Amino acid sequence: MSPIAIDGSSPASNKTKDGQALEELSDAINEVNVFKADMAKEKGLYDDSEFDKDKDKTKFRQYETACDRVKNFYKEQHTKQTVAYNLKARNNFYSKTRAEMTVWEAIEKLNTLIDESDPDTSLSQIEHLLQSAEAIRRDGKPRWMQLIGLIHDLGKLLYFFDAQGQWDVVGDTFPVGCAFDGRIIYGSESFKDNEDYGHEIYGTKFGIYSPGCGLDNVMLSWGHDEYLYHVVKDQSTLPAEALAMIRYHSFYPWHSAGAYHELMNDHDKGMLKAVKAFNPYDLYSKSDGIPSAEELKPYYLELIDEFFPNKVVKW
Ligand SMILES: O[C@H]1[C@H](O)[C@@H](O)[C@H](O)[C@@H](O)[C@H]1O
Ligand SMILES: [Fe+2]
Ligand SMILES: [Fe+2]
Repeated sequence: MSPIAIDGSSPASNKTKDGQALEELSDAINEVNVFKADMAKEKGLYDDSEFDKDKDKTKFRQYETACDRVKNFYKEQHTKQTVAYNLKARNNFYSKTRAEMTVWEAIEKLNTLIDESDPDTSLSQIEHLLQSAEAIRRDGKPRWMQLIGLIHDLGKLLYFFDAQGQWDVVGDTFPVGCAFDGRIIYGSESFKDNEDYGHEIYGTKFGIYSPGCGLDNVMLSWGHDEYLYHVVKDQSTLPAEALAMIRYHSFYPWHSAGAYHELMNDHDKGMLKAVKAFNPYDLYSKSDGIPSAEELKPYYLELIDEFFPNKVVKW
């Protein structure tokens, strides 16, 4: 580009060349401005969610009137999620890589799973994931959060690897190693056949934990949240809030019923806010229309690439 005088004028002989350069410069400035305007449209994580304004929230998570499939599921889960089982499941997790595939391949693989614990949807998982992601996107929330909508239930892949059934894959989560709180679905009575129920240590309020020890030190019942959290934390560039949304999204007794708060440290308080911001998109999008995976695929493939530097993920 030719020199431009301090007052913006240029020597007459170079007029055309400089004129063209100025035009290019002003195009570039315009582009930056359009980009800035787009960024400004992106809302903050904690801005109001619009999409669930008209939803009748009393229609969701009605466990007392749920069908036997759901009730039987929780009876089995509450009986079998013990400290011993949880230690074994974690050991097993660290001992091997189960599969190598891209995030989109994982989403497609999940397509055949119908979640027995869920009273609110009988759609396939790919549909549920796209409903959540699209609700977050429509509300103009951050791109990383849209991606969490898309992947938060991918841990259900466990079902196709070494799960013992659905009881160690889906459903709400709760800590093991301390007393089961009455705010867990179906209450603490639901655990009376669990070998840790009434245990001399695991059956006490804090059990193997201490007040304020922080949820990073708490063993949450093994399932899709814990599994995916471990997979994603080392293989993506997603922020701490995103990882918390994955790890705690099924921890309803904590994020929605207010149980186990005495185990939290200061960091967890921030994470609780993030998980609460995510929850409506997971739960209330279940009554939205069914999205078309084929149409949405290009958009989400790009989004996945943004946060997963290695295309192929170790599962
Ligand atoms: O039934 C549902 C379903 O399994 C979800 O994926 C899980 O996050 C919920 O907590 C649970 O209640
Ligand atoms: Fe989930
Ligand atoms: Fe979900």
